[in-house]
Amino acid sequence: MEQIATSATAETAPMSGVANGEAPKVTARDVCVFYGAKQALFDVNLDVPRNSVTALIGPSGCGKSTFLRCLNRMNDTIPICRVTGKIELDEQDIYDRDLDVVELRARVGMVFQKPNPFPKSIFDNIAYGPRIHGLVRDKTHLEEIVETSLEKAGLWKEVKDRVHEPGTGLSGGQQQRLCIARAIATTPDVILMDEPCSALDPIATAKVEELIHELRQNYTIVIVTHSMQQARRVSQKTAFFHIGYLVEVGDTEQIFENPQDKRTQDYIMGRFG
Ligand SMILES: Nc1ncnc2c1ncn2[C@@H]1O[C@H](COP(=O)(O)OP(=O)(O)OP(=O)(O)O)[C@@H](O)[C@H]1O
Repeated sequence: MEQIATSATAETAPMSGVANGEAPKVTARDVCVFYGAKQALFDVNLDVPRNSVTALIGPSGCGKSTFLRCLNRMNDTIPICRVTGKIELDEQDIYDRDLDVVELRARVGMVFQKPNPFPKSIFDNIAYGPRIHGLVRDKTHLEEIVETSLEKAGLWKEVKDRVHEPGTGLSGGQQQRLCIARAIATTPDVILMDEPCSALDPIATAKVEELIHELRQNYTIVIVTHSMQQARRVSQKTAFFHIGYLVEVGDTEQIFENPQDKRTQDYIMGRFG
C-alpha cells in the first residue's frame, strides 16, 4: 500500500513541472511529517511548477494543510511537529540550518482560510511586511508598494479613498483580497493558499479565483481546496492526498478526466470524503 504513493505516482503521472524543460520552483522529496508519535505524511514526492497553480485535494485529515505548511516552514511553529525529507525552493534546501526562516516566509507568502487582517488600517496591513523586511526606501516608495500590492490584488479601486480606515471594516471577500495584497507586498515568489475561499460567498469566491488566475502569470501558487470544482477551475496541476499519502499527481485535466488510481477515482466521483 505504502509504495503505491510514490512509485505509482512516478509511473502513472509524470511530474508536469519538468515536462516543458523548466526546473520546478519547489521540489519535495520523501517528505514525512510527524505530530509527536503520530505520522501525518508519508514519503511525499512532488514537483511544483513555476508560474502555475498547483491544487492539493483530498478528504479531510489527509495531510493537505500539513504539506502546505512544510513549504514555508510554518510547521516549525508547532512544537510537536517534526519534518523529514528534503524540500527545495529554486534548488535551495529550505530546511538548511543557515536559512533565514523570516526571509523564507517573505519569499513564500501564505493566505489562510479565514481572512485575518491585522487590527490596523488597510495601508498598515500592507506596509507591515515590507517595513519589517527592510524593503522600504522612503515614504513615497512605501506608498507605491501599498498601491501596487492593492492593485495586483484587484482591490485598489475599491479602497483607494479609504486606505487609512481599518482593514477589518472591509467585507469578507475584500478582507481576503487584502490578505492576498499583504502577501504580495513582500514580493514573494510563491503564494500558499489554505482554502482561501471557504469563508466567502460565491461572488467573493469568483473574484478571488479570477485573481488567482491573474497572479499565476507572476507567482507560483499552491492552493489547498475542498472544492473539486475550484481545483478544476483554478489549477493546472492537481495532487490527490489520501490518509497521509500523495496518491496521484498530474495535469488537472488528467486527474479529473482520467485518474489512474482507484482512490482518486472514488474521491472525484464523490464516493468518499
Ligand atoms: N497541530 C497538530 N497537532 C497534532 N496533529 C495534527 C495537527 N495538525 C494536523 N494534525 C493531524 O495531522 C493529520 C493531517 O491534518 P491536516 O490538517 O494536514 O489535513 P487536511 O487534509 O488539511 O485536513 P482538512 O481538509 O480537514 O483541513 C490529521 O490526522 C490531523 O489530526
